Amino acid sequence: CTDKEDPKKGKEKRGTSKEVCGYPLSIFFIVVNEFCERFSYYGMRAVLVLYFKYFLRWDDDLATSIYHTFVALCYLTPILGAIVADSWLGKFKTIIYLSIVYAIGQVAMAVSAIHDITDTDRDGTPDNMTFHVVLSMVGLFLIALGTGGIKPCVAAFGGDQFSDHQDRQRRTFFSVFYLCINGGSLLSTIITPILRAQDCGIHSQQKCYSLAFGVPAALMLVALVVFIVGSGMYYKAEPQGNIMLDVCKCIGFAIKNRYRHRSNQYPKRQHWMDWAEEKYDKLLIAQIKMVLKVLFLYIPLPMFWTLFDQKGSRWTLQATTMNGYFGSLVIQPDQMQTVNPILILTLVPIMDSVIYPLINKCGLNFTPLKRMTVGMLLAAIAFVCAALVQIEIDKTLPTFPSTSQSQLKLLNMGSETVTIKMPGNDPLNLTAAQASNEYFTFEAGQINISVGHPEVRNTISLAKGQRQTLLIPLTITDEWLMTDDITSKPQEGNNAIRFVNGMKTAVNVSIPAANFGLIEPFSYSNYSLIKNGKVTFTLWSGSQSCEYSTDFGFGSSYTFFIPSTLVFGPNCQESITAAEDIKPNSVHMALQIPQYFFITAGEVMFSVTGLEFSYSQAPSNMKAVLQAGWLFTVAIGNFIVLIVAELAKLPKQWAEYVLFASLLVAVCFIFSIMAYFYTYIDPAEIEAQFKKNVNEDDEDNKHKLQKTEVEMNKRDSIKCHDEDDKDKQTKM
Ligand SMILES: CC(C)C[C@H](N)C(=O)N1CCC[C@H]1C(=O)O
Repeated sequence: CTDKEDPKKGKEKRGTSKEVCGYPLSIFFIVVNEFCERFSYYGMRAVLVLYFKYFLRWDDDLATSIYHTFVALCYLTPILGAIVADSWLGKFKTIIYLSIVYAIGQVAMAVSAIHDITDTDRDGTPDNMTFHVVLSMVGLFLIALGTGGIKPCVAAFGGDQFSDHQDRQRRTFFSVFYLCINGGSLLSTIITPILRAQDCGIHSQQKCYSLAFGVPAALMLVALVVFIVGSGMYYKAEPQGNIMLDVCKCIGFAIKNRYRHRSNQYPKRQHWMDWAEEKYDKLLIAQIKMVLKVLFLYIPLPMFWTLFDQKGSRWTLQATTMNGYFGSLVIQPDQMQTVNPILILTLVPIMDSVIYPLINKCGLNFTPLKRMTVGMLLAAIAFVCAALVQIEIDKTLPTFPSTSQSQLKLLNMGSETVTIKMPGNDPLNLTAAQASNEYFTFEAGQINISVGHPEVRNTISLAKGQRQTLLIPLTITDEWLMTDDITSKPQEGNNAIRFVNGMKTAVNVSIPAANFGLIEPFSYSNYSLIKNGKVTFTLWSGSQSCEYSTDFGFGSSYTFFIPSTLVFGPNCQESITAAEDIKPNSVHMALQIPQYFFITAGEVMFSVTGLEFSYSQAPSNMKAVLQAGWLFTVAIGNFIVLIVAELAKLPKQWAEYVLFASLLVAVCFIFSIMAYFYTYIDPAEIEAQFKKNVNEDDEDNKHKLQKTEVEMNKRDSIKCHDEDDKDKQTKM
């Protein structure tokens, strides 16, 4: 608990909070509140798309667009919360009121997910979907208002608890604050999907979305209670009137006044805001200048979030083309995202207690803006890593036929070896029930194939741009059958499976999750998508059955062949053969860890620093507003992802990653130039100076002001006459 204080700074204590190791006790309640609130927000968000899809029965497009609109709204509403806090209610009351709105929203979501409410016929599905849709939309709107509205206030309110001399402690607070955000989000994104997977209900058991939303609602209530419990200890800065209105009027006046005095005869002023001096307080003008300077610096920042937010989209899609087996543990593609909060929990303490002090010891002045610049560069490196991983993945992907090509595989359904001759290829021997390992590629639309001895010749038509399998029958003089095979990797790490029945009787194939249906003799089933892991198929022919088990990885496609020689019994493991049409993903998901490491290290340098920077550089009456400005960069970043995803349709995914990395490096270069010209300020000191000057020169100022105003009016009236004359001249 040692503290090197700045002796020049005032040491008056803020609030009535006790101090522990130099930290006000009140911040304990604030960080616990943040932990619970982020648990509530991220927990609810983790199951939201699934709720839209499986409970409200929306299609993928509608579910995704409503989800993104909600997320964007959550980062736009901070502006509203900040204005209310800084201009009207103060941060404390704003947090309380908006937390209540937030908790009501979460409860509305939990209630909207109780299917029994409208399930009058008790069949397990809601009968009045409109009720559930309306209630959940109202709930989401209230949540967006609440979570966004309180977010800038809580961070700024936490910062307010420190006295001016506690810079170091305040910096640590922002790090702990960030740890709580990520601790809460990590826990909830693990817990709520588990809750959702439970079955619950009064009349019928369904997936328990009400519990998955109910627990976040409870956590929001806990957040509110914890915040209220700390009430007596907080330092509560009073709002100083309708500051945002004053700011807008002052900026408007400065612009108008500058325009009115655009002629060269008026002496230039140092800053365009100085043109408001005639009417507005110098302190307010100085405060607006501080805010504008920081907001200007924020212009390039959304680009960082544009890259950061692709963890949830592009990187998760990349993970679906990878192998998620970590020993006996299977990691699903979307679970890789939890690497980010896990790394935050380890990197924040390491940065704060090892890296930054070490850099300081080396005599380098690692200022906040330098940290943010390095953070952006690390994010760009993360995208270069993502591109390298993508190149590795691309190497393992099958080569699908171009639009002018056709690909053909062969499966011998007979019980004897056959020799197959195709144009441009060596003769191919296939033993009983064997399929060719690879697809053969042909440019021609028709090819002649001869099979067996004595040869049976056939001309077969191939479909352009397609993959097909030729099923060679038991008796080769019988009709030859062609199947249409899939020509892309199965989505989301699923496996595409089908069965070919070589028996003389129909066979039914099923697994608990899917039924392949009745497969007629010498025929094949449609593809079914199944998840990774061990699967046991049950085959039925009349009253006879047998079981066949196999393990699946991620993203493969198989054709299972049921031979004519199959003997039904408890086990048909040895008889069924599997043709691997598309290999399972082989590039391991662990290869994504470096890109997660770099983006998270970048986030720690960029976001934790940015949060503290936004607080420390904001005037006392606009702390929440600047926090909202910071969060606005996150919202814009989200929008850019949506736009770029539509526009930048590069043929190769790795090229898109490189494009994003290059864009961020370019933006980072611009930001570093802007940062070079930025001078750090101590708003408290500047404000104190102004107040002191105002008190001393109060009388004097009043006189000067009145005099200036009289002179201004005189000048204006002369100018008006001049302009009238000019007008007259041109008109004449
Ligand atoms: C996406 C993670 C669960 C959380 C992330 N590391 C994070 O802390 N944030 C992303 C946007 C800003 C910040 C937050 O406040 O949630």
